[in-house]
Amino acid sequence: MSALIATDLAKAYRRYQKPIDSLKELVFRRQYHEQFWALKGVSFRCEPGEVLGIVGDNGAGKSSLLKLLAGTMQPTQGELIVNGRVSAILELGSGFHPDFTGLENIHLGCAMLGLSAEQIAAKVDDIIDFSELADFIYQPVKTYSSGMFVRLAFSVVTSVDPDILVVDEALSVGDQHFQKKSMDRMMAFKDQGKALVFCSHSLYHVKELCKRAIWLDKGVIQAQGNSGEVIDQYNDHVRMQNRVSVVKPVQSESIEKTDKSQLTAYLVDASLLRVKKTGDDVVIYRTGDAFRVKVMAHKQSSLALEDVHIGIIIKRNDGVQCFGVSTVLDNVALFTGEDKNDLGVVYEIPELTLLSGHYSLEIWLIDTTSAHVYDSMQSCCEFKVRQTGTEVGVTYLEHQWSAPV
Ligand SMILES: Nc1ncnc2c1ncn2[C@@H]1O[C@H](COP(=O)(O)OP(=O)(O)OP(=O)(O)O)[C@@H](O)[C@H]1O
Repeated sequence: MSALIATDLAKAYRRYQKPIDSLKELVFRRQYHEQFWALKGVSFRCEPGEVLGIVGDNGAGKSSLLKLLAGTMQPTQGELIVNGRVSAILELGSGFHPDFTGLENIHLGCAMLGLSAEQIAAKVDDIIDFSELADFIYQPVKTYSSGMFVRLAFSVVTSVDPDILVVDEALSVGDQHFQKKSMDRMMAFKDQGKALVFCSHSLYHVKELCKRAIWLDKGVIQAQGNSGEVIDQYNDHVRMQNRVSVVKPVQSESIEKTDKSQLTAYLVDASLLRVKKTGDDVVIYRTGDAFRVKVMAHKQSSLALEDVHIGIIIKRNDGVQCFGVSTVLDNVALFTGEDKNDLGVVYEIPELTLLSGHYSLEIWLIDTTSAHVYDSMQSCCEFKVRQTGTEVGVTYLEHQWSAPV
């Protein structure tokens, strides 16, 4: 039996232009708000013993979804089936009364989570121990630092033996020692067959901790499934948003000309070779696959073959130049076809060591000095790479570990 089954969940908020508008709505019984859908058509399942990650940009709807799962907010549409007791750490200190001491808040929090007075009494010492708040437990929580808040909140919600634990970013606030301790407790929950929903901006943690993940974008699910694949897709999107605009080098002849035959030399075509067909609109390689591109060009007969070269740059979608090389640098001549002015070359990387990302090629038709550009193609031969491991960076570098001497 699934721990959580969400079917077509949707949440709409009322948005008012001015705070007074909500009052005017009450008094004049007219609508002064716009309806804003923070979540739409969200469907997924979370199984016992599974850690489900939630990622997305600011405002994507993550907190709204967690509040629905925690039961602190009701969906506007759709159905949510929750099999078991849910315990959640949402916004910092939510559910705590600022004027009450830590100890009073433990009683309040546990009671709200459905524990009887006897059950609370049996757990209080463990909760205080785990929180490591010692004598601070007798101080009002409004005097607590954010780290102390999280320690108390985490200790309370995990002490009630929930079947489903919902954890928002909160843990990033505690110190390293407590982060490790709470992470261990979460993993122990998972091992006991409990379900965990973990929302974080730390994609590394989501990839490492979660078996499955959901990427929310503007309130809808953009991708869900294996966490590695979902995070790779989300990373492609993040890099696209962060890309820097790159200034193009000055070219001596306008390549925007539609009539390329006027150019001394021009690129005819560039295509990725021997790629397996995928359902995706962009070709996908695995790290380590062979990579081949065929580039065709044409030159005027007045131009010597030795004075035409091809340069290729592999670029990630955030503008990072991953690798660039040219036939000039490698001292390779272009190949000619039946017509001696038809030129071509196949660029081959036997093992593509790039890590997950969304890439494209820049192809340059240049002279022997590499300074003169006859023609170029920007952002062509788009492709994606998916890695199997969780290494970070742009490319896989062969390496080894050994004992220090
Ligand atoms: N009470 C509310 N009234 C109106 N709009 C709201 C309300 N709460 C959230 N929203 C809007 O709903 C959208 C989703 O918000 P939500 O807080 O769920 O996103 P989020 O993914 O958690 O963002 P963040 O990562 O910044 O915390 C945002 O556009 C937000 O402005």
